[in-house]
Amino acid sequence: MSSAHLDEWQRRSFDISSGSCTPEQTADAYRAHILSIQYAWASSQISQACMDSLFRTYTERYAAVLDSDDPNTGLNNYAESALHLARSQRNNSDKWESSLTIERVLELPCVQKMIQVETEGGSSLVAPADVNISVGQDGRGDSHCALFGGVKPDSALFKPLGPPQPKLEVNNTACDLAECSTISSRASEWISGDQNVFSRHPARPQSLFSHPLSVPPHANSAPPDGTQSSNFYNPNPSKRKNFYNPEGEQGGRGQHGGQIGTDPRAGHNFKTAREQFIIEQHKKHAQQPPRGQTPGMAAAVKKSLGANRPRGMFSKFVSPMPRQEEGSSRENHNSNQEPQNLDERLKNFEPKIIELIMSEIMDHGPPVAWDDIAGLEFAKTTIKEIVVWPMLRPDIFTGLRGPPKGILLFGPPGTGKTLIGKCIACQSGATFFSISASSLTSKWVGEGEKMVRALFAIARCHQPAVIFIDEIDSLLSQRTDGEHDSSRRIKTEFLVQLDGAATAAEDRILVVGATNRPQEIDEAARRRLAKRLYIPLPEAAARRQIITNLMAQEKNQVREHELDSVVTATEGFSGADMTQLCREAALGPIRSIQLSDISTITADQVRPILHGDFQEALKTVRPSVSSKDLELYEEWNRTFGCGR
Ligand SMILES: Nc1ncnc2c1ncn2[C@@H]1O[C@H](COP(=O)(O)OP(=O)(O)OP(=O)(O)O)[C@@H](O)[C@H]1O
Ligand SMILES: [Mg+2]
Repeated sequence: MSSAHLDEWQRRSFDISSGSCTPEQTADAYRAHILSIQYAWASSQISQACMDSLFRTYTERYAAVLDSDDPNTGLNNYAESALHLARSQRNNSDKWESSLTIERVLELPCVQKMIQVETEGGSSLVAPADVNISVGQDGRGDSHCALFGGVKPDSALFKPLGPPQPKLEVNNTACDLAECSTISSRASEWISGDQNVFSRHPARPQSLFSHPLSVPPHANSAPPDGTQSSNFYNPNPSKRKNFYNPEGEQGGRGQHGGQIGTDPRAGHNFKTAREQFIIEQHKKHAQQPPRGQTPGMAAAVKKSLGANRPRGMFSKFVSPMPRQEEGSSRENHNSNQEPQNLDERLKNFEPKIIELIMSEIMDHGPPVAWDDIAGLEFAKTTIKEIVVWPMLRPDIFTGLRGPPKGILLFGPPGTGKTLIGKCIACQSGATFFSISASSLTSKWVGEGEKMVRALFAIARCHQPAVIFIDEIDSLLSQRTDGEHDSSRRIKTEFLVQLDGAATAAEDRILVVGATNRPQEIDEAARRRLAKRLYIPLPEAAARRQIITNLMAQEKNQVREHELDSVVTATEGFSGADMTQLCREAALGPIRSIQLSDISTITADQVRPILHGDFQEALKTVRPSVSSKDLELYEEWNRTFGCGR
């Protein structure tokens, strides 16, 4: 299977086993799984033996899910799916019309025979107010009715169809096999197509059209002749294995015996309307039916598993992305702006993912200059050295002078790490990809590693490129036994890409990670982020600069010596705390306005910000980083940091 199929397979496996999906979604995933195996076999991608083995493996593996008695976690939701199918999907063919009309029923030979008996005045076979169709060996009311999946059809369903209600006894003595077949054919067509039946009997179909898996065990008793029940409800998981084992099932019945219309007694030529439709489609497209499988069987399998119809999570899911055709037309439309989309190197990636990365991840924020970042001189110089200059003069920065492939900005929260990332985006001249690690791990579950691969591939097409990953700790945290497979895969893919295994030496792609939890980063990732820069709390000069920068845009009368006292009082504040302090102080003049004046006062009449406002603000704004936390950062910096 191709990697795309594998990913899909993994996603479905996750859906089935995670326990976080609804039973309907789990059932869908399971059915899709089975269909994939059959499809692979039918198109000769896998052998019969391989298919058998896969069926065995997956049936055993998911037996617990399938057989759970808990309606919330088990797959006891087939009735829901079948009803959904019956209600909302009339028939795939526009031309198809139900042949079950009153006239046609009356034309049936067995009905004719009974009407004849009635009119001849013979003893009536029927009680006028009751109708009971039973197809079985002896015509007893409790006989096994394969036609309806072991559930005896309810008379109420048939009442409105016939004029005076004749009792229709169909058994081996009353009508021959061909007649039974005709009736079952009509009934199956009815079941598969005519939703009017359900609209007339909204309360009834549950008992008739429950999927066999949802039929209670008592309704599934084996027929008296010992033939295997055509239902596959089985409370015993070990027996379920037999159901999926096609050995010994190769005659007229598929591996998924028990579907409506597959009863051998119905005759080999029996086809439901849906099967007929599929055959016509096959003919139309001049396609051979899958190897060793009659079209009827294929249809029966499809009907049983239902994986060919849009519903469940797939039908409800509305993709936020345009379809591939739309995407490609948009690509064509944008071809002047983004010719890279057509790059050979990207042809193996899903257009959806490429578009996501191009449209959502590439950053287009407000410009940030180096001077907007107060203090942090060492970090700024180092970053210029690593990022800006090599991007400008790649010819000089070669060999040993080559820039590192990854840098890590770490430090307490609110010290300007993200700000530096934005500044690199504006100042480096490189294509800038900004991605939050949490969006890789949560928003795109199952797509994460694909996204990572595509991200690096696109970056390679847009060189020089900087990939900025905020909160990188959540992406590259220590690998633990309990962690989820998908996050492990993302991490591994990321390390591979970061390592340069998939990146040529001359590629100019720099990964910049930012974190305030450096101790949580995996040691392998730590090694790959070779330049680890500590972004500390701002020193006095930096705090002063932050206040000056922010106050420059406001009317204020804070004198130099007053500013000094504020700077001294804010020892231990982060850049974000300083910003918060200034915002609080800026509210001081507004608070001094009388409430009655607030609606009439003009902007010019608002008094300037004073030192007193800062003093007031200092009473409420506190540093957000504790000295204990600070010690941890400094300790980590001494151990792993690259600062002086
Ligand atoms: N050195 C600085 N110079 C100017 N402003 C700063 C500085 N550091 C922080 N700030 C202010 O604090 C705000 C938050 O900074 P930023 O988002 O960069 O913090 P961070 O280090 O990424 O924090 P976190 O680790 O919580 O993500 C910035 O928008 C800016 O207003
Ligand atoms: Mg940040």
